[in-house]
Amino acid sequence: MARNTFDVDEELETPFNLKHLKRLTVYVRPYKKKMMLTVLIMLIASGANLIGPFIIKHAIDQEIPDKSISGLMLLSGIFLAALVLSGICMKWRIRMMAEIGQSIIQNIRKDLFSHLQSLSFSFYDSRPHGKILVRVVNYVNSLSDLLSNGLIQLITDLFSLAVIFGFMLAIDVKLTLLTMGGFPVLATVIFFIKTAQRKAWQTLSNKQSNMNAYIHESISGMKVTQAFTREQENKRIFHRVSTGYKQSWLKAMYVQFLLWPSIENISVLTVSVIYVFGIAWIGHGVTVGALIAFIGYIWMFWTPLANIGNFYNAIINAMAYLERIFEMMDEQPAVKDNPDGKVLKTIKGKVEFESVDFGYGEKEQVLKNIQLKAEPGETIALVGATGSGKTTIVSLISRFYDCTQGKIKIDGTDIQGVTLPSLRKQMGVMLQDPFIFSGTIMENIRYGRLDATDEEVIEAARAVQAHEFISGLQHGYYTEVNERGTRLSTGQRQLISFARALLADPKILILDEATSSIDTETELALQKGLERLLAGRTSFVIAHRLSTIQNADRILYIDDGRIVEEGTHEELIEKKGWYWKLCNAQRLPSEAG
Ligand SMILES: Nc1ncnc2c1ncn2[C@@H]1O[C@H](COP(=O)(O)OP(=O)(O)OP(=O)(O)O)[C@@H](O)[C@H]1O
Repeated sequence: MARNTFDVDEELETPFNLKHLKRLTVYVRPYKKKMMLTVLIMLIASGANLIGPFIIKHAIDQEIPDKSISGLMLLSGIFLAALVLSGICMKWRIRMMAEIGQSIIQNIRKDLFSHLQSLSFSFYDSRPHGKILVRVVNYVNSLSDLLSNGLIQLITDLFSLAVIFGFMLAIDVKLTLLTMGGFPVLATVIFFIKTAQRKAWQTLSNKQSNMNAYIHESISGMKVTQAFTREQENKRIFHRVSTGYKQSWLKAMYVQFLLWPSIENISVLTVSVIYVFGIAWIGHGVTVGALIAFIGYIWMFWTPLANIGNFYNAIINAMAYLERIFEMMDEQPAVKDNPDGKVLKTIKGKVEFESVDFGYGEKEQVLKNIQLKAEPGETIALVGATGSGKTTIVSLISRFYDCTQGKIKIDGTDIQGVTLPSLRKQMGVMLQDPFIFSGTIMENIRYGRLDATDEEVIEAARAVQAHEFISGLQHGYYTEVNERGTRLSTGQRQLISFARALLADPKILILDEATSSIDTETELALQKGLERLLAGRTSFVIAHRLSTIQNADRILYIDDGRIVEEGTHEELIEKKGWYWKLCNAQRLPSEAG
């Protein structure tokens, strides 16, 4: 399941089945009444349209031979009224369809978005975000026409076909039977085109997804691209990706447009045959007016048929999108609430790891037999080499991932047995990547506790030494920042997300490299405030800069997914083991003497 690159086509995990179409009706059902009303109006419109050839027949065969001007005037009047009625109905239909189509799309997108929010970290680890985006935006859009216009058009066309067929039968049975001879030819053509079309649209949706993923990745990494002058190489890659998209588009269009000319050709052929036989039969039960009206109906007959063919096309194309939309909706969160999970009551903050093993994939084991006990209010520091497993350990406490073996308990309760919101609400997590959302600084700090007052926000900012720099900004706390906080320095972003974690007033605080980009002076000031802030909270602090964790109650040294050393700063220095070596390595040459 190699998904995590822009140039690997996604594989569908479940083949398409008709249940997907059925499932779609859930979204259509709320608009049933409006749709039925529109169908009714469409039926009136198509009835009004279809009366035309019949009026012509009547005019040619009766009113003209009778030289009845008043009769002809009356027929013209009816004809005109029918056209006006049809025009009004069409206008109504366009308005209704736009409204229904967009409402359905909005509902599908709403469900997708809320489902996305329930999916675990592992889902986002394994997919380029551009590929997720394309499903929520483009694929859902492409269903719009099918769901609104397509369905109504189908019903109207079926009705038109029945009415036309009735008119044709009423005019001449023999000519009608002759016309139906085109059907088997059409069915054969559709059968052959169908499979090729489905495949072509699946490839197209893959290539579209790949292109989107590459564009998304390129925009996110634009600064690195420019810093390393990779523009030419990226242009080359983009050309390759977009050529793949273009080619698959052309192929899909080529296959799709095979159907329409086929229907056209069959209809022209049928009309020719009817002319030949019709003219031969004039005087033998067929009148000139009847032949002209009949030909009129044949042209009309193939139009709804072609529309139905197009609807069929649209379904086949939409299947390629539907499969992916429902695949994402069916994706089960790797971490989810236990059906009989209990609400975790207000905790004291005791955290225990009992023989915990964990791996991101099935094969690789990242954490091995982690045993750990943190008493309420204790500060535990985690140190160790890059990639040794520190972030992974703290990620398990919030259940961003579930451990593969062992148990993690908070106040003696297994965290897998409690509801996720009740667990996460009591944690303050500051991730390694301090993400800033678009909006004001005030909104960013308040992100995890919407009911916090402005004063509480400012107090949290003061505590983490962020108040000074925020006050210095043009609009203070109401300064607008961009997504990812591009207008702020990394250290400033860290301070804001630090304040955000604190404002939530958690019993357990997780700080992953919280101060790595903050200057030493601010950090020293922060340390003083921190001691007060960490009091009464169990905290897990990950830091590469050892000066920040020396006062921790306990320091754990992590190596290759194991806790290899544990103790206070003094105890570990005394021990002259891993931690001691790390401290020595961090000493400046002058200090080291
Ligand atoms: N989302 C992920 N999917 C797969 N493997 C991962 C993922 N995150 C981390 N790893 C792997 O797990 C191991 C431990 O990573 P982790 O981030 O816990 O290390 P760390 O000690 O926090 O490192 P650092 O000090 O660089 O932050 C690494 O080998 C890493 O490659």
